[in-house]
Amino acid sequence: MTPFGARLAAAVDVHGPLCAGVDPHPALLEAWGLPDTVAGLERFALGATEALAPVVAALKPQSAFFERFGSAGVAVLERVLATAREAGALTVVDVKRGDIGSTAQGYAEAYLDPGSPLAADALTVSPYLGTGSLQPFFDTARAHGAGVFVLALTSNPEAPPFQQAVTAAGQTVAGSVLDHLRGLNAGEEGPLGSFGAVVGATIGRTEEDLDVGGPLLVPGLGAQGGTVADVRRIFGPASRLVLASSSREILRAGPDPAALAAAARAVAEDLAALRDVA
Ligand SMILES: O=C(O)c1cc(=O)[nH]c(=O)n1[C@@H]1O[C@H](COP(=O)(O)O)[C@@H](O)[C@H]1O
Repeated sequence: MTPFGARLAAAVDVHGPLCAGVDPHPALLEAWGLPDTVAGLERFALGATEALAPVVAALKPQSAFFERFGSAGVAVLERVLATAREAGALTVVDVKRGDIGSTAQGYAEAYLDPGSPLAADALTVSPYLGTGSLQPFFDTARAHGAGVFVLALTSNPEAPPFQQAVTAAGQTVAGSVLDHLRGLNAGEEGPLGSFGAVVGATIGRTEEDLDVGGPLLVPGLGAQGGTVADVRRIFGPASRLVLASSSREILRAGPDPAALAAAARAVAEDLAALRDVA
């Protein structure tokens, strides 16, 4: 299997650096005229996936809004992943997992082993148990040509005191995550590694070196107030690695499939200029 980084680079060349979020919020179900039930979830999530998969580099379903409905909701997530795959879009399942190594292996198999019903091309993970605890995710991803996105500088306002705290080694927590990813990607072939960082479009500014040699998943555009100009200012030369993620801003254009696709294309066009950075 071609590594995730190479597959993502090819998809971004075609569609631009946009990952559309599939976040079936209760408020969005209502806005689309759908009930807050499994049937409503299914129509929303599959409708969004079918409309957006052909026009974006990647889709990122937010597991939380599927888990709200228990196993029936998770079954809808499985169908979303399969539908996106059939349409040719890469999938990043947003589950922010992380645990001791042996349990992390279980999560890695659930989301990255192509034989699993929940298999995606990549997932989001949390480094709270230490970057070393994430090794099963990195190994499983390598074995299957998949990718991993590790939270580094998240978009929420509560994050800085925690993620910018200085470790015993004298670097920030976020800096140690970014360094770890740089090391992993250094051993990868091709222009883009498969191990990415999550860095919000809302963080204002950072002194960290954001060039990890792999993709930078950048949420916070649109509904959380981040703009393309913010992304360019925050990321500078690392803007070429950005895969911006937007959920509510695009999904509000639905349920009309043509309107959804047009909204995604408009965001992707705005983002295209980021790739001109040398
Ligand atoms: O990992 C993420 O995608 C993520 C990290 C982060 O720092 N901030 C963040 O908003 N997200 C996710 O990105 C999506 C943002 O949705 P919108 O604000 O509607 O575009 C949600 O699914 C969040 O859970």
